Amino acid sequence: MIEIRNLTKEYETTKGTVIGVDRVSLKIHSGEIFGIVGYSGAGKSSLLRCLNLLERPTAGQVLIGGVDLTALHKNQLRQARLKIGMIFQHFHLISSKTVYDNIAFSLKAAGKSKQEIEKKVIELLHLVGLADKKDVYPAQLSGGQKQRVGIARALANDPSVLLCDEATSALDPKTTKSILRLLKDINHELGITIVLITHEMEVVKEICDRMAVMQDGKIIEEGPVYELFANPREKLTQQFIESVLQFEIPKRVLEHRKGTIIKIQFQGSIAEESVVSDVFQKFRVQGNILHGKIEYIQETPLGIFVMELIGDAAEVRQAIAYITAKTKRLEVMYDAA
Ligand SMILES: Nc1ncnc2c1ncn2[C@@H]1O[C@H](COP(=O)(O)OP(=O)(O)OP(=O)(O)O)[C@@H](O)[C@H]1O
Repeated sequence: MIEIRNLTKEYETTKGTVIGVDRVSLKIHSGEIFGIVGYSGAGKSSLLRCLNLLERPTAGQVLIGGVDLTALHKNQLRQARLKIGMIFQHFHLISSKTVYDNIAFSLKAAGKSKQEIEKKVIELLHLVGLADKKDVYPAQLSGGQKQRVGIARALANDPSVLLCDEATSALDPKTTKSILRLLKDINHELGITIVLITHEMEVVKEICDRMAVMQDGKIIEEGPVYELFANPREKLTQQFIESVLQFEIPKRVLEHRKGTIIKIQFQGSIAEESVVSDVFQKFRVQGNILHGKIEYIQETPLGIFVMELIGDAAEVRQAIAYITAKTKRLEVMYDAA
């Protein structure tokens, strides 16, 4: 487990002290994929870089597997860092070294023998799907392939933790998906705890188990990803969620409606049930679907529908009561009655 205790990171600048991280406490469980989201300047990089002491916290502690990194001496810290891999937005590969040598680099630094290094590098190249690229230079690789090398390099010393600093932000959507898939597979197969920072909610939705939202150096909300998507408390979390679940119904469409307009949220298995079609059988109402979307978050559905219900006022009320009872999430956007 990673435990962050009351961590603060301040930067001294010519214009005074800037607070990057403000008294953050957080527990990240072993084997989970934990996402930290926030806008630019929220403090995500500062916090992530404090996890392997790339930045030394001004105050507070970072415990990994019960060991307080902030209390370690130089040599002990170097050893501990071998067990914390890191990947970066712009890959940070050594351009003058081949793919093989980029991955071998940290193994050499860890004092491994030539045979051990070769065995490990070949194994890692297979893991990240680059077995045929071992002798090429980074400039000859696509962004996605470079990040695969970055991942292989980060895994070279069998870390228990992998830190990902906006690892897919420089990649196109298709490549992003394949890198996220790879990270998820690595998490499953090797049991590595992954902590990632991102400003993209899609990334969190795709692979994270739990997440935290950062603003002004503080964690303002945290929890299981599905929970935060389904019931965001904070305004900023709602904004991030909307970036995934967003929809807009043109004003013109709404203006010409005769019926009552409702917004329904289906959570979990209820999204797979026939609540909407039941309504048309049970009550004398007609309905038009104005918007419908189901997102799968960690394979659990979260659906949002906007519907117009047309019919006798009493029937519409009963239909609304029925859907409310079933879904517990219904908002009347426009009441025709
Ligand atoms: N080396 C530094 N010196 C001075 N101020 C810094 C330094 N690094 C970060 N900061 C400040 O700390 C705050 C948090 O920055 P940080 O880079 O951690 O945020 P972020 O959420 O990762 O944003 P981004 O995604 O843009 O990198 C900002 O106000 C930033 O200006």
